Amino acid sequence: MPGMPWEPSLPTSKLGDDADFGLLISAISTKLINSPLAQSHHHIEEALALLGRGDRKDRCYVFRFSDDYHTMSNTYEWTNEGIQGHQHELQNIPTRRMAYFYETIRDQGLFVVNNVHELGSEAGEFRSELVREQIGSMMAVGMYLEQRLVGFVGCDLVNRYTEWTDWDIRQLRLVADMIVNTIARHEAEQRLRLTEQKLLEANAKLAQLAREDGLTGLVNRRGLDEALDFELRRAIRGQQQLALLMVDVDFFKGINDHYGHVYGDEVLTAVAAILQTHFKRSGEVVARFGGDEFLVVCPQAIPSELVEQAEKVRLQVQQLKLHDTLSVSVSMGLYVTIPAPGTTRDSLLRQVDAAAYQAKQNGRNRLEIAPLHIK
Ligand SMILES: Nc1nc2c(ncn2[C@@H]2O[C@H](COP(=O)(O)OP(=O)(O)OP(=O)(O)O)[C@@H](O)[C@H]2O)c(=O)[nH]1
Repeated sequence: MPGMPWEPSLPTSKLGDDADFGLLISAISTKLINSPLAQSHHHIEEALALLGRGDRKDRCYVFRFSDDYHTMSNTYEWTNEGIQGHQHELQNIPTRRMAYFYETIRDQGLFVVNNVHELGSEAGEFRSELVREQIGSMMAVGMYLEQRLVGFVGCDLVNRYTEWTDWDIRQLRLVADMIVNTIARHEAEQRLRLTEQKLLEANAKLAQLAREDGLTGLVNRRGLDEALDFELRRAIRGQQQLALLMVDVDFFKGINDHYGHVYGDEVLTAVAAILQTHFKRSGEVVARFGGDEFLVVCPQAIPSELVEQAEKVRLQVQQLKLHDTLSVSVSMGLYVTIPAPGTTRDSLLRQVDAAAYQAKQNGRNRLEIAPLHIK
């Protein structure tokens, strides 16, 4: 893995126009330092524009290496007026095609060409590429993140030539440092956002699982309690009818004993599915109350319709054909009320449970309606 080949200290040779240099670096630094994530792309391109402004360069660009260093891609580009850009063509370029350039930047962190025609045959395809882009002079410096080479920042002169100085190299290294820091900061921000997003999704999933019955996928007892409390408060506030339907599989223990728990589970899943097809109006909640008991909460219910629906459920359960000799039925209790202030969840449950118990007592495979409160 290529690391930093030079000491991070700056060259000490006499530099060019120090004031201009300082202004440029401070302008680029100001642009990048507070650049928000959404504008980072734009700001990095602006930084490249500042680097090349005043005809000092014709093209300035950033390349990133793939993690395995097999390819490199031009991720940002600025071009001087009238100069053709090449960013779109320079994506996923195999580094072995540009071996001469890649090995130099990897080993030295710097690649300087004052005159493309001075490049020898060892430059191979890299030289042809410079000629194709009509580059006269070019220079690139490595970009490092935590001592690891991740790309480079470079600049070209098109159809003209220069003798690059220490000053130019120093400038480009500073700009490369600022750009790579900006990229790193934004990548860290993006990772953080992604992690936060995943965490929120995982929490939402956990919250959902905590309210879901694993076998039937229905709301479980915990979810039911929450939903029932919510609907009870609403019914009290609005003085609206609230109905509860309890559904209990008949002789379920016998089903388990004779056909095994797998069939028992299938019966529970099938009854749950039937209930879900009949009670899916907004606000209606079908829950597994426990064992072989289900509870349906129906806000703003119309009792006659509920009785009709319950009867359909009863008949459909009876028609279940899960095994040649297995017949299934359910006993149901219905309780409809306009809850008075102070009514509790438990008192509602006692009423509907009593109705379901009555259905068992009266022969099973039937619906009993809690006598009080029904309209
Ligand atoms: N297969 C299966 N059985 C369960 C599950 N949860 C509870 N049971 C069984 O359900 C049975 C409930 O039986 P009981 O409460 O005696 O009710 P029953 O046999 O239906 O009798 P009645 O309600 O009076 O008709 C018990 O044997 C529990 O072991 C489950 O998730 N899967």
